[in-house]
Amino acid sequence: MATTHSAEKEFGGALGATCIPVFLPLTVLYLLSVCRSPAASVLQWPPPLPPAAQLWDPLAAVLVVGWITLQSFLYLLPIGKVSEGLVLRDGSKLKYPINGFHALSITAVLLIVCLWLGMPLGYLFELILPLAVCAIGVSYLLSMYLYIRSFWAPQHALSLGGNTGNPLYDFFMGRELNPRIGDFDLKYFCELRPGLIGWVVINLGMLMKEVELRGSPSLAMQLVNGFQLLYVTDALWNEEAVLTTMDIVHDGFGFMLAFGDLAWVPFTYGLQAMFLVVHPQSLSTLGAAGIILLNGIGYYIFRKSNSQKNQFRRDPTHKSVAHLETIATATGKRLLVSGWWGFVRHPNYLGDLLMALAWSLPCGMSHILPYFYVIYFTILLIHREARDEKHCRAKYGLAWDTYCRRVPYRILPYIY
Ligand SMILES: NC(=O)C1=CN([C@@H]2O[C@H](COP(=O)(O)OP(=O)(O)OC[C@H]3O[C@@H](n4cnc5c(N)ncnc54)[C@H](OP(=O)(O)O)[C@@H]3O)[C@@H](O)[C@H]2O)C=CC1
Ligand SMILES: CC(C)=CCC[C@@H](C)[C@H]1CC=C2C3=C(CC[C@@]21C)[C@@]1(C)CC[C@H](O)C(C)(C)[C@@H]1CC3
Repeated sequence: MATTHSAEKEFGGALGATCIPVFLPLTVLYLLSVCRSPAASVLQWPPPLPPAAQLWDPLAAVLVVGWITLQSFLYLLPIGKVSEGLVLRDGSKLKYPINGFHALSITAVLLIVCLWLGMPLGYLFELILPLAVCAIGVSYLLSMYLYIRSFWAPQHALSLGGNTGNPLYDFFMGRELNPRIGDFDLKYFCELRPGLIGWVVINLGMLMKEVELRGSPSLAMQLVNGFQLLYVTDALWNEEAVLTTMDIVHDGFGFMLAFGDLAWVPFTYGLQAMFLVVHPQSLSTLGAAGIILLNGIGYYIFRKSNSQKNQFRRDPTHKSVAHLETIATATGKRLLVSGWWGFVRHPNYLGDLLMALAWSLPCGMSHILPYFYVIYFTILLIHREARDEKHCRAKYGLAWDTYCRRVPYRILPYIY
């Protein structure tokens, strides 16, 4: 099978794949500019766009290239265990280093040393637009490289969804499933390392900027930094679980993921911290306690449900999952219908969304901008749920319909 021309196209098909790579990078720059402006209003007209000269700084290029090089070096360190991914179409399994948490810890030590040596981390606030421009540039270059090299990949190594023959669509979705340079897995590396760790480093930069401006970090800033650091640490601590996600198993590596991982995540997921630098908020102890509780509940649901499914998929006879009720499917795999996965069909999304809300609340109610993440994330997860449902229906057929009847709500009980 050379191409999958007949495959149903996602993300608005060829038109979506042409517009999104232009629209989303501009959205990143727009959001960052509005966030730093005193009004921080998305309704401002004309929008507070920076002059072109403010978009480029050679220091930003050095930092972005240096950062990706450092994270690549940490990825290659022979520490931590090596795990196998799921079985590929040719029957083989790839090996992946599980040393993301080590990379985060070493990065943290390096940052402490840099701060101790007097490095002005708060300067990231001034440099944020050129940094974002460079990260967008790198994601474009990487996607072009990925597209070109995919023509040398064997058929079984191509993704089913990104191999339609339409160059723009395939560039966007990604033709090759697991592009590697030797043992270096480009998709797996980008998914968890430079962008995700970069996000919390930028957050810390915003905290340091606040210290420069006001003498100490505000409670709101501490909460945003703490919550998002917990999220990133959790992702790297449970790195192995990423090997079974849709992105690694199903999606090709193209512009969508390259840009998402390298530019979208680090420069939009932490908008709240940047907002707080320019728009300080006072937060009562009671308010903070309520927000911490919300984040705690969200995290608990997110972690427990993800771990339950991962454990069940790895070893269904394990004592923590063996008692759960399941239904059989024609593929031989079973579906959980009790426990977290009997509560709603995507309990992990519910927990993630509660956390997203908790990250925005410290920014108060006066502006919509710090709520960008929770709004975007709701749309992303509803769309992702629909994509996953389509895959599962195709994979499990009648058993999936039975599961949907047994567990009628997708994300939010009695509502959706
Ligand atoms: N912060 C961010 O930007 C993002 C975060 N996420 C988070 O990543 C995490 C992973 O999400 P994602 O990869 O979308 O998908 P999920 O972890 O929800 O996995 C979906 C898969 O789980 C399996 N499954 C579904 N229902 C059952 C069941 N009842 N019993 C057993 N297995 C079942 C199916 O695969 P199979 O049967 O083949 O095993 C299905 O394809 C989530 O917590 C999500 O919130 C996701 C996207 C972006
Ligand atoms: C708008 C746009 C370009 C979207 C691309 C989507 C990507 C940003 C997301 C797709 C799936 C993701 C995951 C995470 C980050 C965002 C992307 C790349 C994730 C690494 C975040 C941390 C979580 O704990 C996770 C490991 C479960 C998660 C995996 C999916």
